[in-house]
Amino acid sequence: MVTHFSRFQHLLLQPRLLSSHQSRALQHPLIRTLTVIRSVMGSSSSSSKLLFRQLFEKESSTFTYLLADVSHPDKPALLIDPVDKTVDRDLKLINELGLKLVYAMNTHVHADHVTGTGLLKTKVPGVKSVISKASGSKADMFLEPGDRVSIGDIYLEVRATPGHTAGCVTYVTGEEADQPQPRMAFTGDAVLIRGCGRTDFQGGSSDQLYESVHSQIFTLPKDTLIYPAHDYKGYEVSTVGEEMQHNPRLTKDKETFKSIMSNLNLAYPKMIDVAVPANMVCGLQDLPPQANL
Ligand SMILES: N[C@@H](CCC(=O)N[C@@H](CSS)C(=O)NCC(=O)O)C(=O)O
Ligand SMILES: [Fe+2]
Repeated sequence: MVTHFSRFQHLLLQPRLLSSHQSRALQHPLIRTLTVIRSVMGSSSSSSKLLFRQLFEKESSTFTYLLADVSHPDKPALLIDPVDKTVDRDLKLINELGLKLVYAMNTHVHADHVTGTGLLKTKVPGVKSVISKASGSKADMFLEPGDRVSIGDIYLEVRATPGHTAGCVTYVTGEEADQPQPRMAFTGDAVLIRGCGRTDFQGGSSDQLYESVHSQIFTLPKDTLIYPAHDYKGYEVSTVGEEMQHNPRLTKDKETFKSIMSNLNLAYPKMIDVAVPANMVCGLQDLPPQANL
């Protein structure tokens, strides 16, 4: 029986490369059993490592993401796009779960809310603020395309996705089998679910955003989960394949996309004049540790 399986075993290691003939071969009941065993093993080895929470700040409709490697003795954790107003909620959760916050990261210099990274640094000694070098913002760590940010055995890879702002990046979980599967892409405001970030300030460019999304995000496996920085429509998560098929802006050709983006006629974010200068110094970057705020 083992010999019988061995003809197909390589298919189980490369599930995204299947032809229709190979897919049919995997429908054999014995093969299906093996597939299930592999996926159970795969999910227990990868997802049991990762603790993941999606958190929401309702005034700015911002998502904050908490990721931790709970298989590591320290349970190291990071936050993506924390908001100043919800820092205490986030820290309560981190403490309740016994995690050690290591990184407070941003996908870009936000225009609609003040980042929580500065406050987090004052409340949790040792936390490092992280942003792209291209953002021009102040922080403890500056990222460039291809860099990796690790917590325990889990890592995020940095992809440059400018266009909404000049320094926007997308953080993507690793592709190896020991990393969480399916992959997860934290797209900031580059891709929103069924939408995308505006391109009319902070060095925005619709031409550049289109190129960024098509070269850096839509080239990821179709089952990659999309977790954006905002949602205004009641969505929580999408996939690369779903957005490639149904995104009303990004499915168009580039010229149509540019025309859509130059006719959005959106009001400027209410907090832009406060948020951008504050976020250029990572919120409250220079406050001393554990200041009484
Ligand atoms: N009404 C909000 C701001 C809404 C807004 O402009 N959102 C940005 C992302 S935050 S920089 C955006 O890119 N929106 C795209 C869209 O299609 O809505 C406020 O006043 O704060
Ligand atoms: Fe933004």
